[in-house]
Amino acid sequence: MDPLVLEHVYHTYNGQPALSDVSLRFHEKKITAVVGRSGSGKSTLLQVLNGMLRPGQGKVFFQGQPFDYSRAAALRLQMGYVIQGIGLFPHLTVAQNILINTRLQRSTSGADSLARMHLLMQLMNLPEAYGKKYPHELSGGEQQRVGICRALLPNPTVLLMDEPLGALDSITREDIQREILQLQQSEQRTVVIITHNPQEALALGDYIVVLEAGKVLQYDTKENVLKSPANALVERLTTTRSV
Ligand SMILES: Nc1ncnc2c1ncn2[C@@H]1O[C@H](COP(=O)(O)OP(=O)(O)OP(=O)(O)O)[C@@H](O)[C@H]1O
Repeated sequence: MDPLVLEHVYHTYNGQPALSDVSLRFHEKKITAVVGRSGSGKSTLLQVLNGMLRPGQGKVFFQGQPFDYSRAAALRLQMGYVIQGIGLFPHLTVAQNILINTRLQRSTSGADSLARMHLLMQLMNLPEAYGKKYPHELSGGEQQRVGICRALLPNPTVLLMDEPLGALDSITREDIQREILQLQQSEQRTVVIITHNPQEALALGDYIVVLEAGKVLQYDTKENVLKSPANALVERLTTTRSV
C-alpha cells in the first residue's frame, strides 16, 4: 500500500495558487525526490503531506485512510520530519535531542531507545561520544546528522525531508547522501525529500517529481525521467547542477 497519496490537491495562499491539481502516490519503501525551482511549491507539498497544511481542495491519504485532521498531531508523530537548519534544542545534549521524540511518544522502553540511538548514530557516522556534546559544539553537517537520527528514532514508516542538506558544502552533502542511502538499505521506509538541486534528486531518488509553478511536470522513475524528460524544462532541471 502506498502510504501517502494526494488526489487532485489544490492550495492557495491569499488567492495565489501554490499547488494546482497535484495527484501523486508516494511508493512504499522508496525514496521520492521532489525537485523544482524556488517558489515551485515544494515546501507547501511537504506540509500538505504531513497535515500541517490542509489543502483548499483535494484529498490526502495517509496509510490508506483519508488524513484525519482532528488527529493531525498524533499522525504527524508517525512521520519523521527533517528540515534545513534542523532546530536542535541548544540547551539539550545531542543524546537528549535525539531521544526527545521517544519521550513525547512514550512508545519504546528507555533501553530500546538508547540501543536505537546508538545504531542510528553509527549509521550516520556520529561517534558515540558525541551524545554528550551540545549542538553548538558540532559542525553544520553533524547537526544535520543529529536531526536525521532524531527524526528516525521512533522508526517512523514515513520520513519527510525539506532541503535537509541545503546549507552544506558539496562534500558534506555527498557524505550525508551516502549515509541516507545506507540507512535506506538497512531499514527501508517511504522517504520524500525536497531539494532544489537536481543532482541531489538524482543521487537519492528512486522516483523523481518535478514541480513547476505548483504543478507536477513529471513524476516517474529516475531512469525514465533521465531517458525521457517530459519537456525541455525537465531536461534542463536534470542536466543542470542547481535551479
Ligand atoms: N505562508 C505563506 N503565505 C503566503 N504565500 C506563501 C506562503 N508560503 C509559501 N507561499 C508562496 O507559495 C509559493 C510556493 O512556496 P513554497 O515555499 O511551497 O515553494 P518552494 O518550492 O518550497 O520554494 P523554496 O525552494 O524557495 O523554499 C511561493 O510563491 C510562495 O511565495
